[in-house]
Amino acid sequence: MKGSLILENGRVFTGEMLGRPERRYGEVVFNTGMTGYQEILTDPSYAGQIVTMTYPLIGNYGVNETDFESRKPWLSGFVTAELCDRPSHHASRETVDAYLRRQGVAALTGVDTRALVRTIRDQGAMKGWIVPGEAMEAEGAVNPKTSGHSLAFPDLPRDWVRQVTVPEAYTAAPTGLFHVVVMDLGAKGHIVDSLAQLGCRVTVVPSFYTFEQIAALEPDGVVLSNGPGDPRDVPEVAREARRVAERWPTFGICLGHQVLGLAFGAKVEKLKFGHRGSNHPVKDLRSGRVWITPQNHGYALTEDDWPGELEVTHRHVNDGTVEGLRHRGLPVFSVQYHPEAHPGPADSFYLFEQFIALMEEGKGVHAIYAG
Ligand SMILES: NC(=O)CC[C@H](N)C(=O)O
Repeated sequence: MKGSLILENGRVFTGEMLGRPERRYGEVVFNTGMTGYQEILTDPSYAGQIVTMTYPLIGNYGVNETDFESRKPWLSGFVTAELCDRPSHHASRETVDAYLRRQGVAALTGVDTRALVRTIRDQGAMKGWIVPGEAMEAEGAVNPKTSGHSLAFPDLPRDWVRQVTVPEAYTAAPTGLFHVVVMDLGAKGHIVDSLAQLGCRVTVVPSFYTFEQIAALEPDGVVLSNGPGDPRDVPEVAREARRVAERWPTFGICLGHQVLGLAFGAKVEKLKFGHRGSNHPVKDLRSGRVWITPQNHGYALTEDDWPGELEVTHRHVNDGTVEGLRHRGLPVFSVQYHPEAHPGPADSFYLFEQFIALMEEGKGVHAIYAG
């Protein structure tokens, strides 16, 4: 069956409809990773988005039981040039197509993804529909008569974090030297796994938890996780995050980094087409070292009116945007990229160790941790 992606600017890309053959709506973004599609499919940060893969061959190692970042996909659609229907890997359990069909995600394959990505790069991320059937390209705008689809392009919901967070707190790792509370704004499973691997006891709490509820858990440190949407849509999280950061060692990742910045008075902007891929170069401004990092974000903190309490510690090498910060007086730091490295290189795993060192100082013990 044919299917089409209809962009807000009127451009139409036709391909073969796979996954769940139903209409889906979302912000159309692209990811440049060559591998890691299973993590991308299940990373809650992509909630409500239609993700296009720039690497042409996707799905060749199938879907396995270990690469999931959460219990289900949260994205609305998945677009590829070629989606492999005969995966070859000992751990593969099913094809991407079968997985997406089962999970209700619309997919398009056989799409000219280079032309699609050029459109997004030139004109910026925009909204789009995946629809079953062949749509005709209209000039300048989507014309319901010629396309056969009467489509509106409404604003996307602003409560994504509330939709993806856990309904109640749970113990993710029962024993360990340090007790870390992860505020789940849409957390990837590998963040929790990384903390557990380094010997932390981990409790995951919902995004709407207050400072008092977190204090009752007596943490040694708090992680503010990644997550979907615009960080300005969760002011209540920023409010609690500030109180948390003033009390315990705090580590922010991606959305958690943006929220932490907002909490201390920094401003946020939407990037033209975001950073999504497995090899974004980031410079550590103190050491001068460049790390290759996995990224997935559409917003970034800006340096306009940058608060004096915070220091910019990392910058993106390609466009100079803020990629990391630390608080000048508190054991608090954050990065815009993904130290848990799924998918992507493990260059930045040391940041988890840095966080543990801060908790060690906070506890006043010289702890020995595993890993
Ligand atoms: N991965 C993330 O946490 C993404 C943060 C935010 N939703 C953004 O797009 O910028």
